[in-house]
Amino acid sequence: MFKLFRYLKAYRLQVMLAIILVFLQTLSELYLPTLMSDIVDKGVVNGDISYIWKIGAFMLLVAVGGMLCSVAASFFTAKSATGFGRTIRSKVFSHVESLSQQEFDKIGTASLITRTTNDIFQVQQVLTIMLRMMVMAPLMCIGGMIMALSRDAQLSWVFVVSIPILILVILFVQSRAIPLFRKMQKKLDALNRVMRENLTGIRVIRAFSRIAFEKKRFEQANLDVTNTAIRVNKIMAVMMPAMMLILNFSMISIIWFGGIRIDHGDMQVGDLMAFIQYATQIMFSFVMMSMMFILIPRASVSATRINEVLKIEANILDPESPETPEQTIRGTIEFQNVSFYYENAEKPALANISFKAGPGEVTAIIGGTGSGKSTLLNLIPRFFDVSSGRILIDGIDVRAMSQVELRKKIGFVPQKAVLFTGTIADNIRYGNEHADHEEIQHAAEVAQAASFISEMAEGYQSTISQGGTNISGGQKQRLSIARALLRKAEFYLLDDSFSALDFKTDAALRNALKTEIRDACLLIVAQRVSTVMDADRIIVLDEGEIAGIGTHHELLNTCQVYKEIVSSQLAEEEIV
Ligand SMILES: Nc1ncnc2c1ncn2[C@@H]1O[C@H](COP(=O)(O)OP(=O)(O)OP(=O)(O)O)[C@@H](O)[C@H]1O
Repeated sequence: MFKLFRYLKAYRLQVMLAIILVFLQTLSELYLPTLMSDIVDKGVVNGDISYIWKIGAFMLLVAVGGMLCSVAASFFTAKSATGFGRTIRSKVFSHVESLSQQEFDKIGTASLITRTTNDIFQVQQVLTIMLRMMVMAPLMCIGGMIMALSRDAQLSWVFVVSIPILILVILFVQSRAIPLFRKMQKKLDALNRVMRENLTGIRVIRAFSRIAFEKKRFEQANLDVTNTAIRVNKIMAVMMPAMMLILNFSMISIIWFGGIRIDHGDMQVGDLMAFIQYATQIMFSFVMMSMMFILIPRASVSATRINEVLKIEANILDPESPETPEQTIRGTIEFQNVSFYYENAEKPALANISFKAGPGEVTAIIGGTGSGKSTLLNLIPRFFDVSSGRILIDGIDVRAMSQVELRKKIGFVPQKAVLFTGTIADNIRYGNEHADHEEIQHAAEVAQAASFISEMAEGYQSTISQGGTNISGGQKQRLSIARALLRKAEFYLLDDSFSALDFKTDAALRNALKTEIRDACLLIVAQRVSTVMDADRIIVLDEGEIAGIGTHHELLNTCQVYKEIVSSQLAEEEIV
């Protein structure tokens, strides 16, 4: 957990102020019983009213001062702890943003969400408590002991018995509770996972009438969290009464033996009253320390989980001195013997892929499901890095360019259209934040989206709901194409982006694209032969390897895999 405290640096001043204020508050609390004892022994016993008024007023002053320190300390601890939480959340968020898909998958989305929210909140909460107790508990314990000893050394043997018992109780509770805290965070991860899957897959769940099953799955995860929380709380619930019992027994012993000592004239009443208060403070300081001993390991479970995320090193990095392609070469891409393995995969997803494409050319990639089409496209913007071979963009290895520069050249349309909450115009503008309304409209027209947008009540200002659930799959695809077009990129990578379009729209879109992006290099992944037939070059993938490259006609004569795909989709008379 202490590793995370480096993020507290920015709040140094607030932390220092909080510590000083808690220190002053504790001193005031330690001083009050002495003043009270003086009032009793010197004022009440001697009947000195003016002394009682004087010390009483002073006590009030000390108490008010302590209270003000406490309020101000709360303010500064809250300020630094919430700021600390905010800083870590941003750090984790921006770190996760820099990770590649493979690193992202190591932890999983659900766990990443728990770590960024709940775990950080746990650490933040403990910091709030720690900033107060870290100073108050030891100071109160040591100060209280000194003060108690100064009042009556002989009565202090009560502590020799009660404190070791207290420590044993704390150790017992700690040994039981900490493993459960660890379990608790894991169970929360599981609950989040079920929740996420249910929310994103709600339509599938309904379509397959799996609501009862999913309910049961959620109930199970929910019950798991509840049961663990109950077990933790049961243990924690034992702690307080056990401590109070020890405290009360100590008080009885102090009053009992103190009474005997007063009876023998070895101690004054005021001293006994002060002693009782110091004993209470000492015991409470142990309660505070025990809370810290429980909360710190609990937070350190969360801190470890946060550090695990921060520790993952992004393996897709910018080179130290990035190269920029010459302005004269634009829109050329070359795969040189590229192979790629997913982590822990035995077989390569792509093997020995070589091809070249230039500006103004349309390269289509076709193949069965799982043949590596999406993987091939994903290697270009460096969502993954090649395992061997090279990908050259305008003559430069993609790994030698800065990621921002590389991605600026690319208009990417993912297989699963992703839209963000906001208006249609906002979503298209995502491709180029400086685009004006005319450009947005033009991109939508080319992407064959303009007609359905104009039919919507508020046109370009219509709101897209979270995840784009209020428009159809084909409409989503067209909007994501419009978004990519707005980039005016050198390369357009369209991953199965026509799959949800009807044949007429598909053809119209391809025609419009041809004229719109005349100088760009277009790579289209498609399942339909009709989509790829007109391409300058068709790459046929089969189990990660190139089964054939050529035009439609060339491949019909040379590539068996292509012929099979074609004959499965087109009628005899269409195959020309
Ligand atoms: N993140 C991943 N981790 C491990 N293996 C993966 C991952 N993504 C894809 N694969 C595997 O790599 C191979 C190629 O996948 P890819 O998604 O590139 O195929 P595809 O041709 O685009 O398929 P589809 O047409 O169904 O989209 C498949 O065998 C797939 O199981």
